[in-house]
Amino acid sequence: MKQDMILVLDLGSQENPRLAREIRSLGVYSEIHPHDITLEQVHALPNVKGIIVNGGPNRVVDGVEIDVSTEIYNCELPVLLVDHKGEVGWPEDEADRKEALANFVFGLCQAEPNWNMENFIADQVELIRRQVGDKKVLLALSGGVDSSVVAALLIKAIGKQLTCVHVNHGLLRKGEPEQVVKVFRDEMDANLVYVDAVDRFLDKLAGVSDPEQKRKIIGGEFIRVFEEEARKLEGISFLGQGTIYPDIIESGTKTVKAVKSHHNVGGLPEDLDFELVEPLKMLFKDEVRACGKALGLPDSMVYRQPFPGPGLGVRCLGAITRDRLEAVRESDAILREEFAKNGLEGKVWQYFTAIPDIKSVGVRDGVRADEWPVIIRAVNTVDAMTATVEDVPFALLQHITDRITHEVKGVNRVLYDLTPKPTGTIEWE
Ligand SMILES: Nc1ncnc2c1ncn2[C@@H]1O[C@H](COP(=O)(O)OP(=O)(O)OP(=O)(O)O)[C@@H](O)[C@H]1O
Repeated sequence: MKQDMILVLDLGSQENPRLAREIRSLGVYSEIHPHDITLEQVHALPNVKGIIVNGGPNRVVDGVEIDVSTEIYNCELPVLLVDHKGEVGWPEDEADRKEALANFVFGLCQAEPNWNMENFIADQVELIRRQVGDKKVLLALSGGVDSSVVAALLIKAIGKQLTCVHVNHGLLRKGEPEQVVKVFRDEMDANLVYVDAVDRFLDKLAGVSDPEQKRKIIGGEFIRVFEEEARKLEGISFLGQGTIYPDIIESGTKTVKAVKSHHNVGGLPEDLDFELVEPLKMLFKDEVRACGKALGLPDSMVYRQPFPGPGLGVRCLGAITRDRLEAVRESDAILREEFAKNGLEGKVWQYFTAIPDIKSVGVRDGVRADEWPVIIRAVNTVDAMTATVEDVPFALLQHITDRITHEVKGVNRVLYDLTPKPTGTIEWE
């Protein structure tokens, strides 16, 4: 193993992820572990050079103050106790903090700044090979950032022992299923099972207008399709998953009650009892992107804007019809193309089109035509809890309107959504 590591032990500080990131920004790998880790478990982790016990406001769990075991405080490794109540000296000032941290990490712990993507990938390849041996791994590959990077890493580590299953449910953006096939089957020579399940999903969704119901049908059908494919394959022992560090942190630690439990491909029947392979579970999102880039994935995949699980299904508002879904896909492709051409790609956090289930009167070729309106949404956010609307140049909006109303079948109007969050959510459903 190539990377030195500093352990952060969780004594109820909300600052744990920030601290881990600060250590990583010094070039030294860091992981957060629960306060009750044993010394034996610490010794089982590779290349631990030092331990930071990070106290905080949630140090009391169920009325009892928690602490790290004395064997850890007394072990041979350097241990730093950080207490945000101010009892133990820990500078408030950002620059002083960084210096104190660097002194501990490099001075006391003698850690090498050898955390980089190349070493991370080399270590993960070794760990994956060790875990999987000569067995087979199955991965649900959406073409989204997380599962694509896992796929690329697993292909590097175990090649054809991996089978990827990509489900085209008809709700992906224009060109996405084709890109998955091109990148993974054609360029990376992966075992890729491409499932055309478009009719199956759209038939199930026909006439269903309740957003919750739509989401349930899409999620449930996805599990069924994936399960059917898994049963066709022989001798699979492992399931690859694109779990990333924020998923784990959000699922709750011992001092933080679960905020949400995160299961990527949860809901598989118990007899399909796979062991998980989760090589990205210690990476933050930007690190996942860097890993994908280092593995040679195209920028359009690695820097893709966030996309909801149920895909275009929640942007074809109300009951989905094939023609209106196609209009959503085509108008979204035009919007993305124009944003890319005009320097807004990568600047605006999320942008898309939605089409409500209403028509209004218009004129086409001199005759009255009842057609749909396309809604454009373009927002910026830091944490997705609040969002502001992008100030898109008016001339560009007019140009996009012109293209959409002339190139997309069944659309005679374009509206720009001016609503920040709150009161509007980012998505319409
Ligand atoms: N169309 C699909 N085909 C195959 N697998 C899928 C598909 N949609 C979702 N998945 C699987 O379900 C996981 C969770 O999907 P979700 O839409 O919540 O995306 P995510 O957590 O952002 O991950 P990703 O970035 O990989 O899409 C994906 O990582 C992938 O393993």
